[in-house]
Amino acid sequence: MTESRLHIVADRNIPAVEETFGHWGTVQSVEGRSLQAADLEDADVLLVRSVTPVNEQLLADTPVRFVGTATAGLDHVDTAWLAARGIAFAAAPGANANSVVEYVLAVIAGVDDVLERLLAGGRVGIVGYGHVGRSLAQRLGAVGIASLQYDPWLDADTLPEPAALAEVLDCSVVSLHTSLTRAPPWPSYHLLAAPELATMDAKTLLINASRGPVIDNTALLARLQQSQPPRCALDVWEAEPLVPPALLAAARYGTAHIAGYSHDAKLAATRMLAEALATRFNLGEPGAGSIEPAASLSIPAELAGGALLRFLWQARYDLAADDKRLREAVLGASAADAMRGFDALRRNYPQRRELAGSTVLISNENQVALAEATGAMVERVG
Ligand SMILES: NC(=O)c1ccc[n+]([C@@H]2O[C@H](COP(=O)([O-])OP(=O)(O)OC[C@H]3O[C@@H](n4cnc5c(N)ncnc54)[C@H](O)[C@@H]3O)[C@@H](O)[C@H]2O)c1
Ligand SMILES: O=C(O)[C@H](O)[C@H](O)COP(=O)(O)O
Repeated sequence: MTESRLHIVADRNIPAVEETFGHWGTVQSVEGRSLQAADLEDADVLLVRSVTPVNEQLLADTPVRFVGTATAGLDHVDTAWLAARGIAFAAAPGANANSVVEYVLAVIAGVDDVLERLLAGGRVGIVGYGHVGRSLAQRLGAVGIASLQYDPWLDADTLPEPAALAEVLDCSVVSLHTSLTRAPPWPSYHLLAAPELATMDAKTLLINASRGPVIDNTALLARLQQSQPPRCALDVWEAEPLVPPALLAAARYGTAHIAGYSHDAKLAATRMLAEALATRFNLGEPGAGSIEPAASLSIPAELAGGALLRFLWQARYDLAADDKRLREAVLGASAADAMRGFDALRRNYPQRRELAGSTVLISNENQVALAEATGAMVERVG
């Protein structure tokens, strides 16, 4: 494979592909959800998102020699088949972990007095201690919020506070961050079904930003229609792009699988794939797909404690706006329009920047320690 001959087929929802990969050949943008083998007749490289199943059926009769997925999740990729065929593969582990964490923090800040209860000694139960789960535990711990973790695939001594699933589900906030697997002995498919959901009540805030099928959505809707239902924030749905209207109506927050969609995360994923391709085929440096620093954020001087944390966790990410857009697209729409609306929200997602690593302007010295604990970079002013 030489630079001048690369034909790169990429999901049009992966940003900065032309700038980053364009000098290695031609870039063709395609609709990922409807991609077929016929679209890949001349392709050397395929870049996908989670909506494209990558398997023998798609690739067997194509010349594709490298597949990159701009995602953390791999459940749409038959990695064993790719390896057996000698097709190189790369993903973007961790690229969007921070973005997902900031979605979770915005949920916590947005639901009732959950944040205050956590600061007063409540705990967050984290299910799945990979890139997102680890980052969430670290970000919570930095501001004084305790977490328990359940991840039976890992050695317990690699978890800060390992716990049984039942203990984790008993926390006031339960946040799901498992990969989607049906593999024994610990499949995450339908990890939360009727028996587990029955242990939760109105004191629980249940957050799913992992994969829809980790919760049995039929059982969840049934639980939400019973007394004392848990409060729910759902970013992922069992049969995307289908979002069951009744489930969305019953959720405190519902979003279109965009927890990982910060601008920072998307560009980081593109960069990771370009570096993997360059390494695999000795191509030299990727093109510049640089990211501008986010605009600085001024912090009102009177805020302290939970109010300051809530301000910071909501300042960069408008969760309520994402929730409103999904309800407008789904509730009252035909199923076909609702599914088109779901994909359109993801395709036209507004630019969102992350708090961690961005600059906050502070005039009140008493705010500095907590602001720094959120991962923001403090610039003293005034
Ligand atoms: N909503 C979004 O936009 C978004 C963005 C990024 C990632 N994700 C999804 O979030 C999940 C976590 O992402 P990540 O980057 O941390 O992935 P990761 O692969 O780094 O971590 C996943 C963890 O889940 C654990 N796990 C698997 N089965 C489990 C089970 N039955 N019980 C408990 N833990 C289990 C694994 O051992 C692993 O440590 C993935 O499903 C990913 O697809 C969603
Ligand atoms: O696994 C992930 O990384 C995310 O769920 C993924 O980024 C979701 O977005 P999609 O790839 O479907 O656009």
